[in-house]
Amino acid sequence: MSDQWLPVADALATIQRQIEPLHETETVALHDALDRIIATPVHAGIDVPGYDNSAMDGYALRAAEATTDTPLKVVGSALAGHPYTGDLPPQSCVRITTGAKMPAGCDAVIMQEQVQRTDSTIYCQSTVRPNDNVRLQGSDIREGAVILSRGQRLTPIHIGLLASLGKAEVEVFRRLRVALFSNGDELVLPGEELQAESQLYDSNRFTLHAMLQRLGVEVLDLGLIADDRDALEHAFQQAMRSADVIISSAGVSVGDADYTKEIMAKLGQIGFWKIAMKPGKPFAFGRLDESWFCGLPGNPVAALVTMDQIVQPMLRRLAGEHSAQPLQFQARASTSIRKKPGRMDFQRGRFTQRDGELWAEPAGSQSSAVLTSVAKANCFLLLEQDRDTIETGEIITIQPFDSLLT
Ligand SMILES: Nc1nc2c(c(=O)[nH]1)N[C@H]1C(S)=C(S)[C@@H](COP(=O)(O)OP(=O)(O)OC[C@H]3O[C@@H](n4cnc5c(N)ncnc54)[C@H](O)[C@@H]3O)O[C@H]1N2
Ligand code: MOO
Repeated sequence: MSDQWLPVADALATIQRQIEPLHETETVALHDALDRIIATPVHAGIDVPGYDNSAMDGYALRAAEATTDTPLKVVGSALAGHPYTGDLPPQSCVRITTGAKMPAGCDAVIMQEQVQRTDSTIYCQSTVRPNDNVRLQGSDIREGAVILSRGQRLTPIHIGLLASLGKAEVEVFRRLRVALFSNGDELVLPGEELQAESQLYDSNRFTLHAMLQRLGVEVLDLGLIADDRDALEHAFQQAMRSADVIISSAGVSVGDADYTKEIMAKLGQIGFWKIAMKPGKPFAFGRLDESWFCGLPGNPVAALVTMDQIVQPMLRRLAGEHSAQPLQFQARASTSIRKKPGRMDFQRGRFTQRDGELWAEPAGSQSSAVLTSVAKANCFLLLEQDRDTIETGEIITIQPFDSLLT
């Protein structure tokens, strides 16, 4: 156990260094593939489009013949799914609809709005160049091209892309299994009667569970565990049997976590850290047999912020996902912002755009017990460790809330 304060970047780097991504894979159907992580690069087995086809409703023709004073005879039609297979004599054209295969001999399409048609003859109203309004075979994707690489998280767009290549299944890493419990004698389950003087509802487990759902991991919810040595040890043993990662909230600050520390020392190697971040200072991290353990602070905002900033990148790496830096922008402080040097602040803020510039300010109370200010916020104000109070108009870094929080 160290009394050192660990800068946020060092905590992140230490965790990333220790974590090895899992390697077990499975094959899933496209409908089950959303948010899964690609395990094997996906190559295109076909060209897309698979054949030259029309981008417009109009007439397929030879561009060289499309002069404004040459009548072109309409010799047939090509519809999507019903190609034209007849001949194309000189000075003729084929009626064509969007997506239909280009008839042999035609090299361009003129939109129907740009022709005059009389019975079975058209007159072009504009000149046409080869390939006008034609989508060429393979112009989107070439057979053999790498479409998705290992470590990509599948979005609705990727799933559409896979379908467009005719792939019904995709090989992904297996889901991470994360065990979750909260700890504290003062906590009561939502839905139950509360003794208002001494109890509060267990909100952390619900916040964290929802965040884990967004990440697409399998959650093993072990519930609310009392401050009792045997109950805690039992919860850890149960979690260690089945989970890649165990996440608990509360019981990691200085005085009140004796059971947790004692049990962890018995079951594995856990370090208790003081991360130089606000909120979220007390944090436990380590190994319990085959599982990783993250002990989050009990204060509701501290639990949420450490989950977002510290645990999220760890879970992503473990699940085989490529790391991606969260989006950050520069904004001007629209009020002065109080801050003490020593810890990096993750203040909950609101940003807006005015006159082409981003402006941001704290969204109410910054107490780590006050969840309502997070509900009003749309970003973190990232105030560097050594920074002091920020004056109105000064530049700060903001990080819009990510998909775990919105
Ligand atoms: N002497 C010191 N005291 C504290 C320090 C310190 O460095 N020295 N750190 C403070 C900070 S910062 C935090 S954060 C908390 C973290 O404490 P724990 O992780 O040990 O958690 P608890 O003390 O059990 O609870 C803190 C707070 O959070 C409420 N809580 C706990 N679990 C839940 C839950 N599941 N849902 C909602 N609310 C929860 C709990 O009732 C307490 O109010 O320690 C400071 N103290
Ligand atoms: O840092 Mo604590 O985590 O202020 O609530």
